[in-house]
Amino acid sequence: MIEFRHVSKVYPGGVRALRDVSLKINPGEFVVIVGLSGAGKSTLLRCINRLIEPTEGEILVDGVDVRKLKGAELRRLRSQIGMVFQTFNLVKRSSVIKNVLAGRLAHTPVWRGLLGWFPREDVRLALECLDRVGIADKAWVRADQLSGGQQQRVAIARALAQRPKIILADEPVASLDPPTSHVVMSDLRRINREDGITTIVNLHFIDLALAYADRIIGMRNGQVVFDGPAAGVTEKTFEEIYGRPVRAEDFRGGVEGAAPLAREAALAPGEGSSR
Ligand SMILES: Nc1ncnc2c1ncn2[C@@H]1O[C@H](COP(=O)(O)OP(=O)(O)OP(=O)(O)O)[C@@H](O)[C@H]1O
Repeated sequence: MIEFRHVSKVYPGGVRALRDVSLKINPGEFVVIVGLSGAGKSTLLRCINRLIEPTEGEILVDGVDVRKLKGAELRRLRSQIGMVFQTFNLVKRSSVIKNVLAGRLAHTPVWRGLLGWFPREDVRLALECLDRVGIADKAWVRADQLSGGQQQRVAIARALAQRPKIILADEPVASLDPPTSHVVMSDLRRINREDGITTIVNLHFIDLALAYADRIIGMRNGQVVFDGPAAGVTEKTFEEIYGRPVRAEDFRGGVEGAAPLAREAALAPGEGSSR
């Protein structure tokens, strides 16, 4: 269970990125956080593993207030939370398998990690994680030889290799084309279902949120302005979250058989656009 209790974040300079946010996320949930650029989605996500320090409030992960953790305890928390970024954050000159093994570093003695000597079972686990995202055949290729979608799947495999309880994905498909976006979202969703890993994904595409989320949390101006099951969400909900009419660029497209709203947008690109 992840719980935010009255969490606020004010950046140096005075921007209030989170305003009194309270919410609970249950184990195994697949939650998509939506909101326009600047709504506070990244800040919210990164407070959970303390990549960003909240200014006020409590964030409990399985009952432990993460704001109180230091040193080894904080490292332990982070080892339980896999992170996937928009820009993949791979070591591009290293092989795919070495990138995935980096997910084992928190579980490896420092000297072994420095030498790159990972136990055989870690190598087996890394290959298994690559297999689960369909790119085991790329294990020995240099990361920068892969397409963007493949690199993002390496990042998911690295997160999986941590054997995490939680995966945080911050705009994981923002740099990808529509079909690849669906491959990556499907991978995250399948892993969530198969392993019961609590997964929180920041997105700004309406159709992807509707197609993959169990629950949608809408943010605007640092506040949670919507929180409910994806099944009950309509275009009007998004208009309320965004504070403006929905536009064509709010949809990733390339969806078949997904939510009706997503299908409409895919069939009629450009409609409703203010551009
Ligand atoms: N390091 C920082 N210093 C100062 N202000 C920041 C910093 N990081 C984010 N902000 C500001 O905090 C607000 C929330 O940003 P945040 O990145 O959390 O939003 P977001 O919804 O994830 O949007 P985006 O998708 O554009 O990143 C914005 O006004 C942003 O400019």
